[in-house]
Amino acid sequence: MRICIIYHSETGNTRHVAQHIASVIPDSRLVEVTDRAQHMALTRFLAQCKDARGENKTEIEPSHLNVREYDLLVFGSPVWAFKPTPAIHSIIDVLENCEKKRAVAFVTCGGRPGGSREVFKKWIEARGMNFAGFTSVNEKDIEDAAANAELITLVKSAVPKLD
Ligand SMILES: Cc1cc2nc3c(=O)[nH]c(=O)nc-3n(C[C@H](O)[C@H](O)[C@H](O)COP(=O)(O)O)c2cc1C
Repeated sequence: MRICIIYHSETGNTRHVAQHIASVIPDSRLVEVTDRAQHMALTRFLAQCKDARGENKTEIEPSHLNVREYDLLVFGSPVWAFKPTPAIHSIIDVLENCEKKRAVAFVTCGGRPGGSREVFKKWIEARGMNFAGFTSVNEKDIEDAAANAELITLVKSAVPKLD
């Protein structure tokens, strides 16, 4: 396997896009990261925004991931408070053997990805990976052929040997 698609998704949009990538990119593996933080329902939205804004980390499952066998890593996250989520931050932080790998990132959002590209780039480069691109998909467009085509093109272009 050459491509590992690592994503976090609370309500399914990012999972949907990640599964689409996996369905059209040969030789890819999906890894879903879950956030084990327990927030009270009433204050969950505010707590999630606060944690994302602070670029906090959280307890996740899986708690570590060895990516030695992959040529390309694809990270997917929802946008929370204009940033990727604590869960995707956490998995990037605990990746094993990610140094010098190429990595691309995508977010799904309600329409305002804010600083997500820059934050992803910072986290990816902090772990010694090479940031090779970013795209944002509006949650309204997750079924849209053009929006998906842009993302697939990005992933394929990051691995030049794929057709
Ligand atoms: C806590 C929280 C904060 C959010 N903040 C933003 C935001 O800043 N900008 C935006 O465009 N969408 C925002 N959204 C919408 C989500 O990014 C969007 O619905 C995304 O597709 C959800 O992905 P998921 O279904 O994979 O969890 C937010 C949603 C939540 C729950």
